[in-house]
Amino acid sequence: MSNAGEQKATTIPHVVSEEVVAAGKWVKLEKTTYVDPSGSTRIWETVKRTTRQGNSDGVGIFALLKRTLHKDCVVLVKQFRPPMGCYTLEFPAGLMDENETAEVAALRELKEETGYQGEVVAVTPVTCLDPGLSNCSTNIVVVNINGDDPVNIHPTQQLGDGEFVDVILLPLNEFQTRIDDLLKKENLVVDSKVYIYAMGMVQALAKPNELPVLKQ
Ligand SMILES: Nc1nc(=O)[nH]c2c1ncn2[C@H]1C[C@H](O)[C@@H](COP(=O)(O)OP(=O)(O)O)O1
Repeated sequence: MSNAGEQKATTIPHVVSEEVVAAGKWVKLEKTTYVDPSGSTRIWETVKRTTRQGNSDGVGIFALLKRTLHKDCVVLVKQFRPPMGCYTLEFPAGLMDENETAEVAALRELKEETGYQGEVVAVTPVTCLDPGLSNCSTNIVVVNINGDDPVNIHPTQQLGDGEFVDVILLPLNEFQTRIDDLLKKENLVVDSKVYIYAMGMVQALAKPNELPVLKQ
């Protein structure tokens, strides 16, 4: 498939230089000079976090709460997000501390934000979050929580100053419809990772073996 603009891609695109235009405590704005696939030099406006240690800014946590005689539930968090100016529905998440692995950061953030203690079952590669705007990247960590374990019967959050997080448990087998119900009831914006996971589940479970019908 060719580019919409029909320009020939003959150059390996690359970044030439990065100039900080403005910086705050948590984020900075840079002018990124780069060479595009046609060999032209261009400028891009880029946002970066100032807190990044390695090649990932933080972790997102797909945590599944498993309890006897209950449906498995996905652990979500609802909080007021100033950049959005409203409440959001997200997977628990957080920035990685210095020298912290994704696994350690995920279990720490899960405990802080939700009170639950879990065990890591998988970690994704580094994934980008909004690559047209920012280099912000995250590892998604899959965590199982044994809800029958006494440490998880009355989970207690450990929130920092300025953190106000509501924990929301939604059954995995009704994930998308339960999110849709919440969105109808409350003035919330759902994180795209959460919603695409829910849509993926519906697609995966709906007639997975059906073949396309051949048209005459
Ligand atoms: N862009 C930010 N602006 C801020 O004014 N403060 C910020 C930004 N990003 C992070 N933080 C501060 C706010 C809290 O003190 C911590 C919380 O971060 P963490 O829990 O690790 O991550 P999130 O849950 O994604 O906020 O960082």
